[in-house]
Amino acid sequence: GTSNIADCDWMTAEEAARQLSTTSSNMTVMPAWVIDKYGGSDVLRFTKNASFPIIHYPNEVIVKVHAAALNPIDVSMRGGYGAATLSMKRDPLNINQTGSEFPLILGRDVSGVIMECGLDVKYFKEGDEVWAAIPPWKQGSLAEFVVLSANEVSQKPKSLSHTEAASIPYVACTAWSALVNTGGLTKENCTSKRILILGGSGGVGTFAIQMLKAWGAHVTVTCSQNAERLVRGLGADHVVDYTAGPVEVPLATLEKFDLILDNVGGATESWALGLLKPWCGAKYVTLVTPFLQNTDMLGIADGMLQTGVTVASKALKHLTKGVHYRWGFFAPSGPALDDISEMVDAGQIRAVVEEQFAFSQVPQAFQKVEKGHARGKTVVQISGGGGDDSQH
Ligand SMILES: NC(=O)C1=CN([C@@H]2O[C@H](COP(=O)(O)OP(=O)(O)OC[C@H]3O[C@@H](n4cnc5c(N)ncnc54)[C@H](OP(=O)(O)O)[C@@H]3O)[C@@H](O)[C@H]2O)C=CC1
Repeated sequence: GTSNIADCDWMTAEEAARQLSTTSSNMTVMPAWVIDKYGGSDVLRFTKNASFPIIHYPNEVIVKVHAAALNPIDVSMRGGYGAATLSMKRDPLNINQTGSEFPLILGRDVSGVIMECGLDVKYFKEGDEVWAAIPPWKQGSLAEFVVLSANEVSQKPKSLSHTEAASIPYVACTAWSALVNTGGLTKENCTSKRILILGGSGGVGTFAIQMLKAWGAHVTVTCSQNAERLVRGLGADHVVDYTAGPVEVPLATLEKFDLILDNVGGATESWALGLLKPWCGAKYVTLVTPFLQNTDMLGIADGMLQTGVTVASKALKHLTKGVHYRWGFFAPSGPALDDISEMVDAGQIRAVVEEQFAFSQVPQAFQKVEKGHARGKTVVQISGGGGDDSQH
C-alpha cells in the first residue's frame, strides 16, 4: 500500500530524478531509502539527507548507482535478520561513532559508474561502468552512491543495460560461491556431471541453470509448473514440477546426481542426499542455512559454535553414506564477476528481470519480493542511464 510512503519525506519520481541528476565532490548528503529500526514495510523511509559515502581505505571506490536489485535477504535484513553479526562487521572500528547500524541502507546489487577511486585502486578509473554484489555488512545500493572495495567490483558486461546488469551480481556471486568454491565445479569439469537444482525459478536458480549449461553440465530443475517454460528457455534439460505431489518420488526414478544445489531448504535434506551418487565425491550444497539465525539467537560466539557443531555432525552423518553435505554462502567477488561478465557478453548468460520499479517505488518493490514466487529478479532503477528497459 501507500501508507508507508505517506509518512516519509516523500517526493515524486520526477523530483527524485532531479535530485539525482547532479553530483559534486563536496557533497555531504544524498538521496536514499533507509531504515531507522527493524520491522515491516512501514520502516522504509526515503530521505534526501543520507550520509554521502566516504572512502576510508585506499582500495575503495565510490560508485554512482544506476540500478539496484532486491534479494530475499533485503526483506530479512529489514526485519533484523543477522543484526548481531552484520552490524559488528559493518563498523568494527566504530568509524561512524554512532555505535548503531542505523540509518541502514538495504540493496545488495549495483550497476553503475565509478565516481571516485582510493589511492591504491589500479584496475578502475572514474567513469568506468561497473557492477558488484554488496556484502550484507555494508551500506547498500538503494541510494545515489555506494562505497565498495575494488576487489568486490567488476567491469559491467557491455551487452547489458544497467537495469539488466543489476539483476545478476548477488545471485551470481552466491551461485559461484556455492557451486565453485563449495561444490568444486569448474568450467572444465562439468561436462560429464549431472546437477540437480532444487528451486530453479528464482534469482539464484535462473542464474545457476545458465552458468551450469554454459559449462556443459546436464541440469535437472525443480520448480512450479508455470515456471517450466522459463527454466527450459534458460537451458534446463529436465524439469520436475514440485507442486504435482511429493517431488522426491519422480526425482528418485532418475539417474543419480553429482551435485545438488538446494535453494529451498526445510525438509528437503531428509530425502535429497539419497539422490546423490554414493562414494564418488558427490555433494549436496544448501543455501538455506541457520547460520545467522544462530548468531541472532545465541550471540556471535555461541552462534558460531552451534553452527560448527551442527554442520560438522551433519557432514559426518552423510559422509558415512558416501556423500558430502555442505552449507553454501554468498561471497562477494569481483574476479568471479569478471568471468561472469565475459559469459554474459558471449551470450551464454542473460538477465532475467521479472519486474522493475522506479526509485520512488522501493516499498512496492519490497512488497513484490515479499510475496515470493519469484520468476527471476526484481530491479530498482536509481538514476538515468538505465538504457534499454526491456523486460525478458
Ligand atoms: N546462504 C546464502 O548466503 C544465501 C542464501 N540464499 C537463499 O537461497 C534461497 C533462494 O534465493 P533466491 O533464488 O534469491 O530466492 P527467490 O525468492 O528469488 O526464489 C525462490 C524460488 O523458489 C521457488 N520455490 C519455492 N518453494 C519451492 C520448492 N519447494 N521447490 C522448488 N521451488 C520452490 C519459488 O517459486 P514458487 O514458490 O512459485 O514455486 C521461487 O521462484 C532463499 O532461501 C535465499 O534466502 C540466497 C542467497 C544467498
